[in-house]
Amino acid sequence: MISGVSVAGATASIALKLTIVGCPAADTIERDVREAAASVSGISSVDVDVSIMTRAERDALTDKLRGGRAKTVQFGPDSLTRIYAVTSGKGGVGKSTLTANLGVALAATGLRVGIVDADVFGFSIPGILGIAGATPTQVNDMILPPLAHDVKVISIGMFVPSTSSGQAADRVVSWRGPMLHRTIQQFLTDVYFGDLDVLLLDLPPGTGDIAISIGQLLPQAEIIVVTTPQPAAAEVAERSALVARQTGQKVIGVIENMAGLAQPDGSVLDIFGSGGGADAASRLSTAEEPVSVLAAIPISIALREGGDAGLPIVISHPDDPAARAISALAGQLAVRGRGLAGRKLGFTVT
Ligand SMILES: Nc1ncnc2c1ncn2[C@@H]1O[C@H](COP(=O)(O)OP(=O)(O)OP(=O)(O)O)[C@@H](O)[C@H]1O
Repeated sequence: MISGVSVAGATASIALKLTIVGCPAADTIERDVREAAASVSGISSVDVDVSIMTRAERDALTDKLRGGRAKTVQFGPDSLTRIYAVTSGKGGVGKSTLTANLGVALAATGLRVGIVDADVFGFSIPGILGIAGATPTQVNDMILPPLAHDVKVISIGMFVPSTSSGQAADRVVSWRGPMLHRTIQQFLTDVYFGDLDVLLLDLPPGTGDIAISIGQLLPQAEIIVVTTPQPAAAEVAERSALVARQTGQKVIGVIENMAGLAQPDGSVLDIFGSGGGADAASRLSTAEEPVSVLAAIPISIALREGGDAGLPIVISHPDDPAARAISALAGQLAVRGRGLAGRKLGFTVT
């Protein structure tokens, strides 16, 4: 996007080409360019000349970003990106809160991370990451996702028309199977994620259409199930994992969220009971596919407040017990290799 840089004395002149007229990120990009140029030693003033790319320049940009690859679903069988689909049996168990914080914690370890918020009825990832209202930039037929804490984020909520109050309209409720499938397919095809180390998918709770679409579009996705410690919640969570398994995906583990609340006297109050995560994991385990409890995340007021304020606690309160548990989980996932599911092995049978 930088078409020219010249320096005369202590003044840097920079020609910046935005992709489209009315680019939603124009101010941010111009400010970032100014700051970057001003940080160079010897530069005391910066002139930025902002113009708009021509059609040919836009085409060249999208070709370059696509790296010569045909327009197709990214993260195909040969992709090295590890894909974790986070699911739950029912809503409100903290799936989105954990996915968002996990993404930020993974990015903080230096990995390239993307999040697809596919929770149609409860899309909340942008709000939790502090980018509510952010819209992706469209360049030709390529969609550039907003960035939050170094995580590329795309959400169904970014494409739903807003009401006058700024809330996403209830139109989304009418989206059923084929429409949802096309939307997820479009996210995976048109959104420019670049080379990612990890892609997290926030699935809607339950055993719905999206889970089945993900099974078809991303058979190598591995499933992480979130449940509260309550036995009844764990049973429902188990069902959503079983649907994912029926579509050929591997269930790798369970996160028990809203585990015991630490009391000032050092004791732990199990508001939602205990043991649900371990129960779900043991019932989902098979001889070929052992499922473990990946993490137990305690109830945390800071985690809830961070979600409301758009400040992930893995950054704002890294010492909070919930933040520590999420970061430890990120550390575990960061070193896992990409499984062989869906990947072509380089030999043939003769
Ligand atoms: N460990 C926790 N301690 C305290 N509050 C939590 C915890 N985890 C999540 N919450 C809070 O619980 C509420 C529900 O969380 P969240 O929206 O992430 O759930 P969800 O499973 O994604 O729900 P849905 O799928 O219906 O969107 C939020 O207010 C969130 O801040």
